[in-house]
Amino acid sequence: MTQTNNNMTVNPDLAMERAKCNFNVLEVTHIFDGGERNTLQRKKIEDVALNSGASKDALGEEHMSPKEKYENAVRKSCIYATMMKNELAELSGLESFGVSSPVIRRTADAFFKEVSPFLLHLGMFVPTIMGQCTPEQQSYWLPRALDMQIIGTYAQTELGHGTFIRGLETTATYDPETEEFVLHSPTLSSYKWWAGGLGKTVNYCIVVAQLYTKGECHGTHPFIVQIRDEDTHVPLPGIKVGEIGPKMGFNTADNGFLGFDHYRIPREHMLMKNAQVLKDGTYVKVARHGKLTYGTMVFVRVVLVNEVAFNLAKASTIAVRYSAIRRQSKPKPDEVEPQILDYVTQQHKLFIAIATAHALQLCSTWLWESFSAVLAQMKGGNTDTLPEFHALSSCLKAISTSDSAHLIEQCRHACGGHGYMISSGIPNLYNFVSATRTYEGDYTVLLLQTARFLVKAYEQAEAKKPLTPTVSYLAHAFSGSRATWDNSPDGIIRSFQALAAGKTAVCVTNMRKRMRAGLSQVDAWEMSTIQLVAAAEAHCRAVIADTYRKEIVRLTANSSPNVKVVMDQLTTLYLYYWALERTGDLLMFTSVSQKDLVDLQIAYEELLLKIRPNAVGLVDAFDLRDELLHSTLGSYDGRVYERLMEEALKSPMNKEPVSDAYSKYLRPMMKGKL
Ligand SMILES: CC(C)(COP(=O)(O)OP(=O)(O)OC[C@H]1O[C@@H](n2cnc3c(N)ncnc32)[C@H](O)[C@@H]1OP(=O)(O)O)[C@@H](O)C(=O)NCCC(=O)NCCSC(=O)CCCC(=O)O
Ligand SMILES: Cc1cc2nc3c(=O)[nH]c(=O)nc-3n(C[C@H](O)[C@H](O)[C@H](O)COP(=O)(O)OP(=O)(O)OC[C@H]3O[C@@H](n4cnc5c(N)ncnc54)[C@H](O)[C@@H]3O)c2cc1C
Repeated sequence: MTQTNNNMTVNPDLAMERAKCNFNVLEVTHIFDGGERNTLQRKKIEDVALNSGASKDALGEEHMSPKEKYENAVRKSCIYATMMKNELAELSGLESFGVSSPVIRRTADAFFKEVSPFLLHLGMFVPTIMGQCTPEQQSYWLPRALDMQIIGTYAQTELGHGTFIRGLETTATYDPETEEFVLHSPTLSSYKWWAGGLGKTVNYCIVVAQLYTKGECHGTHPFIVQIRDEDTHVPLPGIKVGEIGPKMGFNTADNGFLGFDHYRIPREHMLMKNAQVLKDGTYVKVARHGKLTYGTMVFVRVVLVNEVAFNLAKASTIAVRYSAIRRQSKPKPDEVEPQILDYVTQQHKLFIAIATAHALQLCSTWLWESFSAVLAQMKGGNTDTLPEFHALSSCLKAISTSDSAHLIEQCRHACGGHGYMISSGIPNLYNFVSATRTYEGDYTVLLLQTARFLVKAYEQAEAKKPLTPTVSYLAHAFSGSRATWDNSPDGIIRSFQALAAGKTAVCVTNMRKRMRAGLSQVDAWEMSTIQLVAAAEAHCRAVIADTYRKEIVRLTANSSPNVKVVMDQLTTLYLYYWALERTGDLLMFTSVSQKDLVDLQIAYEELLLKIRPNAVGLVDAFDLRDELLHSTLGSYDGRVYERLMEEALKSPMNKEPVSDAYSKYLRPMMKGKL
């Protein structure tokens, strides 16, 4: 594995772990990256972006004031953006993932311990221009945006509404006299709130507003809006903009608020790919599907699955390496204290994090390919596959972000007290990933979107109508008997599908019962939402398990024998783990017996021991350079205690032998003079 410093001294426990690893680490890196070519390309990009040292801070970011932190983040965003335009553009193969190339995102993480104030520019502003503009609009805006002549964000959420987009209050009223839209914020709750980079950084944004023309409201539509002068950066008249204040994370992202006072923009600034307002104010719907204006959100949900997989890989790298060097307790009095990685409970906390990072990474690539296929069909005017894809991307976004946040927190627990240090890197990872569970569609809300689709699919299965691929298992839901338990990987996946089908059936039955008892359809649905969320979650777990398994079998077809074995162990671990997490459900919906579950628990524990010797090799295979990890606990060389002390000594509190607080408060209080 290439490291920046080839002459480093490695902690002996880590060196021993690496000597013990019995598979070819680089082969697994290739699997995680989606092929050797991608690994080589990624490494080239990382070398160019990181070897110059431009990503480093003179003073640790955590010791800066909020203003200094922000300015430092802008400084580095500008360096990174310039690198992207020059050295990285050709290397990055942007066409493979649109503008949000995961390699570019991954490398950018070396520059930012939190997030870049430009995150929304490439993450949502540019994708909206690409997805919602007519070709003429695109040819005007896209080059300026890609060249960073203008910087933008995506301002949809308001103080009063985030989830319920149809409830947004900002208005865009067309004035045919001047051929302009008048943007207005009629209430406090209509103020835009949250958009990243809006507070101080951007000069343009996508604004989602209720469109009025000829006295009629046509629902929410996107507009491109200049909010600051392109030269002085001063907010334009009619614009009230600012930063929303400190948050749990994202503190370098200058999330902002924005209000409009009858602010005028040219008619052409409505993004008109899916709907148009003609000069005389006539509204023309172009798109065949009513929800295409939600396209940027769908795109970001797809991207997020990849992003959280990457962040989980980081947390598990930190926690596994640390667990290999940390020794604690003495279960056998005559032996040295064991590495904490030898405790089976520790393996239980950590190996599922490694397996989940793999599962989500492979699912994200598969999801991206499905998305590309849906986009290609839509180009030809066919939107038939969109509902299934919306259901799929919604649940995968919800479950991947939620599982990753939970497992990153579990990695923190696995690092004991030191995991609580900002310098461990884990708190920042957690703060970032826990936000992804909320933004771009809250967890519960998105699972309920998937549940809508599941219930419809169930009704189709009941009527013996054809089903789309991801829900085809529902056809077996009407056999009348419980699914047969079998502890092979395929058997477990079938059981997960049986859980999803069984839970959906319970929801449908309960809703029908409630409606027969007099509840309206809306109320019957509402009363069933706890179970509907559970059904959508079960569906998503079945999809992840199935995809992970199939992809690993495919990707290891030509791998060396030991790589095949270790990859198979990880997928099996994933399946056992989730089966054991759902024993109650399995007892309800499959033929599993108490003995089967006791046996499964034993098989799981034995699997942990088999994976144990390869644990460090597995996280090394994520190939995360130290610059990306930002961690005292997780560096490749394992100099944990030295780094913790070095970081502690950087604290400004240690600059003076006696704090000013002594003479100001402590001394007077102790001398009774306060
Ligand atoms: C919850 C919904 C989906 C509800 O939308 P709605 O118009 O009220 O629809 P409904 O009545 O529930 O359903 C009607 C129908 O519309 C369908 N639908 C809904 N969304 C889509 C879609 N994207 N593609 C395709 N179809 C979609 C639904 O499945 C329904 O279909 P059906 O009637 O069942 O056949 C929507 O409002 C929504 O997406 N809310 C989440 C808001 C969100 O994601 N905001 C993101 C803001 S930007 C951000 O957070 C940036 C983060 C920073 C960063 O990325 O770094
Ligand atoms: C760090 C961060 C960055 C963000 N960046 C941006 C940005 O750049 N641009 C932008 O436009 N927005 C942004 N957002 C806003 C984000 O998209 C919203 O916060 C998110 O969509 C959730 O909406 P909400 O805040 O209205 O939550 P709410 O909908 O108010 O959720 C509160 C609770 O109500 C529940 N709930 C709501 N509706 C239902 C329902 N129908 N059924 C059951 N339960 C329900 C939810 O599950 C949740 O438990 C950002 C948010 C964060 C945290």
